[in-house]
Amino acid sequence: MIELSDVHVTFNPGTPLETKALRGVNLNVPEGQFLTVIGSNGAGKSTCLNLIAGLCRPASGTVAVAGDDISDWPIYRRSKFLSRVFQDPKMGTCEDLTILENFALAQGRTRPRGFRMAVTRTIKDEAAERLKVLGLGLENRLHDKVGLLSGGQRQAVSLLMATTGDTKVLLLDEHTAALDPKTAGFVLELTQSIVAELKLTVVMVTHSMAQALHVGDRTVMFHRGRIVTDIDGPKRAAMHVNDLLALFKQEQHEELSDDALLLG
Ligand SMILES: Nc1ncnc2c1ncn2[C@@H]1O[C@H](COP(=O)(O)OP(=O)(O)OP(=O)(O)O)[C@@H](O)[C@H]1O
Repeated sequence: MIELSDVHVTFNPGTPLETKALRGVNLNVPEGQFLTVIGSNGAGKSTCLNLIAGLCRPASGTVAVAGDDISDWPIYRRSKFLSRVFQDPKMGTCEDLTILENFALAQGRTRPRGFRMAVTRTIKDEAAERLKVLGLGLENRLHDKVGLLSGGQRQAVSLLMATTGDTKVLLLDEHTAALDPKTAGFVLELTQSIVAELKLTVVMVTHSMAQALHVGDRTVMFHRGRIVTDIDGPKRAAMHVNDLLALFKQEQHEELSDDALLLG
C-alpha cells in the first residue's frame, strides 16, 4: 500500500546547515497493516510522515501508494485517501467552528478546489452517529464550538474527522502524547477500533516503546535517518520493552539516554 524506495531527504542541501534526515529508507507497508514507528530524537520519524503526507519531497527515491508514484503529488491530491492526526489536539480541528462545521469541513477535505462547508442533513446524521460511539455525549453538542472541548474530546473528534470519507491511509504523529494516561488509553482504543472497522493502513509514530510493541502489527525503529530494526509476527509478539531497548542498543552500539525513548 505504502512503498518508500531508497528515499533520501536532505534539508538545506549544500549549506552549513545541511541535514540528511532520511538516508536510503526502504519501507513497504502492506494494505491493512498497522505499523508503529519508534526512534531517538531527530531520527527521521516525522520526516517520514511528512514525506508520505506530501509536506516534503525526496531528494532521490520514490514514494508510492497503492501502486501510484505520488512523490510529486500535491498535498490536496493525497488528502483524498490520506489523513493525519497530530500530537497537539488543536491541530486537527478548528476551535472557532462548531463540531458539526468541523465535520462538514472534513467531508470537503477530498475536494481539490477549496472546500464546501455546507452542513447537509446527511453530514449531520453521520456526525451524530459517529460521535455517539464515543460515549462522551458529543452527539448532543453538535452546535458547540470545538474550542469548548477538552484535549481528549478534541483528539477523539480529530480522529473521527481524519477517518471520514475515503481515507485509506492514516498517519498518527504521537497523537496520544499530549494527553493524560487515562485519556491517552481511551484515544488509543478508539484508534484501534476505527482502524479495524475501516481496515485502514496505519503508520503511527510514538515515543512509547510499550505502545510501539503492543499496538498494531509491526514495529520499525529509525536511527539517524535509517531503519535499523523491523519486527513483526511471533518475534514481536514475544518481545518485551526491555528486549526492544536491548535490540536498539545492539544495533547502534551505543547507550541511549533515558529521555530519548519512553520505556512505559
Ligand atoms: N524543516 C526542516 N528543516 C531543517 N531540518 C529539519 C527539518 N525538519 C527536520 N529537520 C531535521 O531532520 C532531522 C530529522 O528530524 P525529524 O523531525 O524527522 O526527527 P524525529 O525522529 O521526528 O525526531 P523527534 O522525535 O525529536 O520529533 C533532525 O536533525 C531535524 O533537526
